[in-house]
Amino acid sequence: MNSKHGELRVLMFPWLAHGHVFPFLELAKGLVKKHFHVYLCSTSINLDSVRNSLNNDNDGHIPIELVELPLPSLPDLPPHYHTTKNIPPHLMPTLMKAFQMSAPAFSGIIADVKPDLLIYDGFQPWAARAAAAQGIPPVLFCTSGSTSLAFFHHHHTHKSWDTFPSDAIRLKEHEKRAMIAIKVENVDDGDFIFGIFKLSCEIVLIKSYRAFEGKYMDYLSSLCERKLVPTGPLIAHGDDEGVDDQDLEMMRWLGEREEGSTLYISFGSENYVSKEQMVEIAKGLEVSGVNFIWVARSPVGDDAAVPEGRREKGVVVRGWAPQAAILGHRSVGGFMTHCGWSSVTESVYYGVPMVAVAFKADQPVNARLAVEAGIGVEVERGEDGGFDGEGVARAINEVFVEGREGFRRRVGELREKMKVEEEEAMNQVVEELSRISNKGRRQYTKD
Ligand SMILES: O=c1ccn([C@@H]2O[C@H](COP(=O)(O)OP(=O)(O)O[C@H]3O[C@H](CO)[C@@H](O)[C@H](O)[C@H]3O)[C@@H](O)[C@H]2O)c(=O)[nH]1
Repeated sequence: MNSKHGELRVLMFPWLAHGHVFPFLELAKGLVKKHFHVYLCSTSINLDSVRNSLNNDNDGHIPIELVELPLPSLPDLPPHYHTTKNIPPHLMPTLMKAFQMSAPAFSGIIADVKPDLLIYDGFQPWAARAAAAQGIPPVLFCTSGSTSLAFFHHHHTHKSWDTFPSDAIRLKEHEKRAMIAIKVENVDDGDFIFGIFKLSCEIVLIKSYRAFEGKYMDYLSSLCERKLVPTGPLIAHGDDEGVDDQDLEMMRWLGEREEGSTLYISFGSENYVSKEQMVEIAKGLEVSGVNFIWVARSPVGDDAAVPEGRREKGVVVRGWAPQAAILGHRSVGGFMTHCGWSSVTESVYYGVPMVAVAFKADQPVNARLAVEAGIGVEVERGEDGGFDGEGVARAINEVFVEGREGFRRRVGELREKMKVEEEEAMNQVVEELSRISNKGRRQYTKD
């Protein structure tokens, strides 16, 4: 990197989830290319994944300084659970607690690094306060979409799920029941989810783009009284854990399938379907007859319900799949997803329509957004959120057969608009960060 006069020193601090660390890392890479000096702070296990990604990056070595956050040792929380990836769900509150307890250590890191800016995540309002206390402007970076954040913000302000100003975005009763914020000791919900915007200095960065979410972005901006600066999709190209023999075999298999014939099934880095749900998905695959690649991970190894896959019809991946490479493959024609925001973004980026099975948090809202945009369908759900094989087969059929051309055309159009916005987004992010940083008055040296 050519260090230039006016180089800004930015400390980036994501929540300990894969779906947060990697968008932060992609943003970090973009900033380094614009001659920022970037420090990325996380736990040792997350930094190991980041190091792998940096080593595998097509652009060669990227000089991001990795700073380790020491978590206090708590019973049940060995260092390999200092990340949400593969953590048993019952240990999530313990991880949140340990993370909060690391606040004093993080203050020490700020004092050592002395950055011009902190880019922090919504899970740690305490980090923004620690930066402000040391005179460092904190900037919130949201790795979730504008629509879900606007939806939750609206609920917080108006105490209603049903008055959100878009009929397309409504929660079902079972989803409302499930929308109970994670309770963490010493954290007020208002502070945890919404106060974070007010702690952010003038602007909020958001992993989004206007073509998909423009109207919801504007509404969120009005609710949180901050200027929203979209970063674009931030697709993590080097986000694979190294290609192994299983991956090579699967990609070879995929290469022998017809164009657009295969359904990719994955539910993100921290969500698991139950054994019963696996059985229903398997039935749906059987009825629809579609080719499939199914990433079936379980924290307790309870994935016996997953069919081994008839050799010529499907491949079951037990572990981590190279999602970007799969979605970018010409043989893939649909993505059965939980609608985590990165998965939705990648689906659009690679022009693949979605079969949505949302579970929690922002996912139901993201699923409604995909349906509103005409780039996905949702699997029908019962009163309790359950689904059956027939419903799964119907949804697959709609994407692969009945609505095939329309879905592919619309997601293709959105993809083109996203790419146009992507090119401009990083320039705008750089302008805004330069403006509000402690060195804001210095002339920023552009490429
Ligand atoms: O086998 C796998 C599984 C996942 N991924 C990648 O992991 C990321 C998963 O991100 P996302 O789709 O956002 O899902 P989660 O990991 O479940 O994300 C959490 O964080 C998101 C962003 O805040 C929220 O939208 C979700 O609800 C929340 O579960 C994506 O980049 C995938 O490409 C792989 O590469 N291989």
